Amino acid sequence: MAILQLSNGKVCGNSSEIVRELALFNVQLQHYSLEAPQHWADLLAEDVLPDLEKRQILELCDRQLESLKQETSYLWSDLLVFHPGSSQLHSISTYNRYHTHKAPEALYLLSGEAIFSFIELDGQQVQLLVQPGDYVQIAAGVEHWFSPTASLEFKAVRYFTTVDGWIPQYTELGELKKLR
Ligand SMILES: CSCCC(=O)/C(O)=C/O
Ligand SMILES: [Fe+2]
Ligand code: NI
Repeated sequence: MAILQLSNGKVCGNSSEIVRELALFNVQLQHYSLEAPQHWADLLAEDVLPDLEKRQILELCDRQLESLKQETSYLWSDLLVFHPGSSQLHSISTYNRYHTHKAPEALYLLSGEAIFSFIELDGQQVQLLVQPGDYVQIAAGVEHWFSPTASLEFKAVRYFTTVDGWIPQYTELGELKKLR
């Protein structure tokens, strides 16, 4: 289950308190446990997944997260597979700077863990550790960054409501960090 570090440094593990805090940032957090087939754990433990298995994972998530389809009119989804040494890690520098998106960002964490940070207009920042089963939906325009943890290990499904997906619009904080 997710863990939230508040701007005062307090660490919160109580899911209803976390949901309340995140709502102030226009971020929704839900938790869905999938009824996974026997070999599912083995699949999610693999560092590299052939395209067929990737499609099977996305299809299973689509089938079981049907309620998400009602909540968000998402058009398509992709599967992120990060692990130490993966070439995908290069893309992290695109997202670990404050940015927004013109469309909602919805991510379902399948395995491993990752961190989001959200910032409020008054500068209050929180960090959210997401773990398997956590589903985060960030409203369009919400300033955030995203990063794997030191484990560099996670698999997640991203749900897109627009054809071009989540183009990061760097915000002043994001730009400042890029210039360093
Ligand atoms: C390369 S991890 C993908 C994360 C992402 O797309 C994003 O916008 C995080 O905020
Ligand atoms: Fe993002
Ligand atoms: Ni993103």
